[in-house]
Amino acid sequence: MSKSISAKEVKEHSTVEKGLYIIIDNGVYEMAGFVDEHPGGAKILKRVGGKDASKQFWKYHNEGVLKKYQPKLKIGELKEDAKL
Ligand code: HEM
Repeated sequence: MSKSISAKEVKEHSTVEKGLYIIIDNGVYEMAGFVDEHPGGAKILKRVGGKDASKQFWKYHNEGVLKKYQPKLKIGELKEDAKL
């Protein structure tokens, strides 16, 4: 079963140093190790650290990108009742 992560925990991980968590739909992704590889650049990812980036994600990528990187970057699911 995938780990259930609170909104508070996501908010507390908003930098590469502390862990850069972002939410896409209900999934929580740890981006710290990926920022320097991101084809869209590190800066744009750092700006959404600790936040829900669903809107930005779906603006620039498709389902295929999410599926491909999920095994590497997804660390759990956002706890229900805990929307940011
Ligand atoms: C799980 C999270 C993410 C992954 C795995 C990811 C991966 C990628 C990949 C593989 C590309 C290359 C283009 C493509 O293959 O579609 C890309 C481009 C890009 N990404 Fe991300 N990305 C993520 C999150 C984000 C977020 C949250 C933002 C915005 C805040 C963002 C902004 C961009 C931009 C602006 C581009 C360039 C688009 C273009 O050149 O047309 N990405 N990303």
